[in-house]
Amino acid sequence: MAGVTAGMTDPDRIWSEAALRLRAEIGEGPFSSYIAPSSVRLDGSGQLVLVTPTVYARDWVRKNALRRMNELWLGLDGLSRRLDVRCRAEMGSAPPACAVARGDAPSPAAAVIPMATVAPVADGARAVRAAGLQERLTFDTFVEGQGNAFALAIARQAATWADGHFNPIVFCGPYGYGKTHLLNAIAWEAQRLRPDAKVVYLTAERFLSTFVRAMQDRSTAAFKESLRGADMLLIDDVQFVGGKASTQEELLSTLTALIEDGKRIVLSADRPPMALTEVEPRLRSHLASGLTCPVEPADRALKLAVARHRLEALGRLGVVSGQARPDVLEHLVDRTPGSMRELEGTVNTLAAVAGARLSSLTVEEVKGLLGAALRGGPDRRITVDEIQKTVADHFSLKQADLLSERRTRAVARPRQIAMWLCKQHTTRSYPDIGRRFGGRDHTTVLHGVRKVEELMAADDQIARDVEALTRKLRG
Ligand SMILES: Nc1ncnc2c1ncn2[C@@H]1O[C@H](COP(=O)(O)OP(=O)(O)OP(=O)(O)O)[C@@H](O)[C@H]1O
Repeated sequence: MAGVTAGMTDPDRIWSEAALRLRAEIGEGPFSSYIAPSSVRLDGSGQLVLVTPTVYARDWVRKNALRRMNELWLGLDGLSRRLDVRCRAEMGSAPPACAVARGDAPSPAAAVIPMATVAPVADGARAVRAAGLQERLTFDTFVEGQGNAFALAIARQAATWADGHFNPIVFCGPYGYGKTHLLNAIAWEAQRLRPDAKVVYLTAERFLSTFVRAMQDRSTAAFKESLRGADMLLIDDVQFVGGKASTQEELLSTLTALIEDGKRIVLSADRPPMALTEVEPRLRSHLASGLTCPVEPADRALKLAVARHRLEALGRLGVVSGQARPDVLEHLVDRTPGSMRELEGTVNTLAAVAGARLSSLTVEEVKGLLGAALRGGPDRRITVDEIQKTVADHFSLKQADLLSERRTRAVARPRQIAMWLCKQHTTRSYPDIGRRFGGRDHTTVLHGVRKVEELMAADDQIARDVEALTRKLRG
C-alpha cells in the first residue's frame, strides 16, 4: 500500500495507478482486451472520459468495470472527479486529459496515458489489501467534532494495535458522516505502524461478490485463505451481507476464526449490530459482542471545519489560492442540506469555479456562481414522500405506481431514480428506503441506486431527468 501519493490531480498519474489496481482485480485477459487499448481524455464540457476503441469495449467497461474504476479513481483524485466511458466514435478529437486538466493549453502532441508503462501486476495479497482503500482518507484529513470524537479516539487506538482491543469494533451511523473515512484511516495507520502485517480492507459488497465468484470458480479455499491470513480485517458497510445465507455463514466463520487467533476486526454498518434485522441472529450477536461505536451526524461547527479543511487541502494541491471568507463558508454549509458527502460536493464545485479568486469572493458572488447548486435552505429537509411525489409527477405516474409491484421499465426506472434521490437527499438507510417503496428488500434498493449511477454516466436523458428532479426538490 505504500508508495502512492495522496490526493493526486494529474490524470496521467491517477490513471496509471488506478489501471494498475484494476488490472490486478479483473485479470490480465479482460484488462488487455478492453482497458489497455483505451485512454483517458477530456470532452468539450470538461468531463474526464475513458475512451474505448470500440462500442463493444465501451459496453463491456460500462457493465463490468466502470463502477470499480470510479471507486479507484475517486480514491486517488484530489479533485474527486468521476470518469465517464465512451467509444472513440463518440468522442471525435477530444484532447488528452493531462493537458487540459492541468489548465495547460491542449497540446496535440501530449501523449495519451501510456498503458504500456503500467507497472507489473501486484501479487494477489496486495491486491486484496489495497482494493478500495482511498489515499485521501487518513487521520490527517479527518476533522474531529462533537459527534465523532469518541469514534475517532477508538479508531486511533485500534490503529495502534494496542492490547485490549475490543473485537470486533463496529462503527455505526447514518450514511455520509465518516465511517468509511475512519476505516480507511485505521487501515493506513495500522499498516504504517506494522508494515509487515497483513491489513485487509474491503467493503461488504466486495466480500460478497468475491465470495460468490470464488464459489463459481470453485476457489473458495483461496478466498478463505486470503482473508484468514489477515492480521487486521476491516469490512465496510457490513449491512450489505444481509439476506445472503451462504455469505453470512462465510463471514461468520471468518470472523470467528480471526477472533480466535487474536486478529483484529473492524467493521462499519449503517445501524448498531442488533438493529441489523436482515442479518442472521448468530452473526448479529457476534457483531455486537465487541464495541459498538456511534458516528453521529455532523453539527454545523463540524461541517464548517470540514469545509475549511477541504478548501485548505485543495489549496495545497494548487486548485484554489487563499482562504474563503468565513461568511462564504457559512453560506455554503447552511445551503447544503444532507451529509458530509453533499457538502464535499459543494465545496469541490466552489473550488472549481473560484480557483485563484477564492479569498476575494463575497457571499453575493458565490450565490451568483453556485446559484442552482445551493438552493437548499438551512432548515429544509427533503422527505421520501416528497421525492416519490416529485418523481411520479415528473414521469406522469401516480405515487402508488412507484410503490407497486409493476416492473415495466416505464415504472421501474422512475422508481430507481426515486430510490437514488432518497439515498442522496435523506439520511435513510437502504432497508429503510426499501420499506418506504412497498416493502422492497434493501438489495433491490442498492441495485436501483447503482443502476441509476451507471445510467447517469451513460445516458444523457437520465442525467438530465435526475438534474431536473434535484432542482425541483431543492426548491
Ligand atoms: N469528520 C470528517 N472529516 C473530514 N471528512 C469527513 C468527515 N466525515 C465525513 N467526511 C467526508 O465525507 C465523505 C463521506 O464520508 P464517508 O464515506 O466516510 O461516509 P460513510 O459514513 O462511510 O457513508 P456510507 O454509509 O455511505 O458508506 C467522505 O469524503 C469523507 O472524507
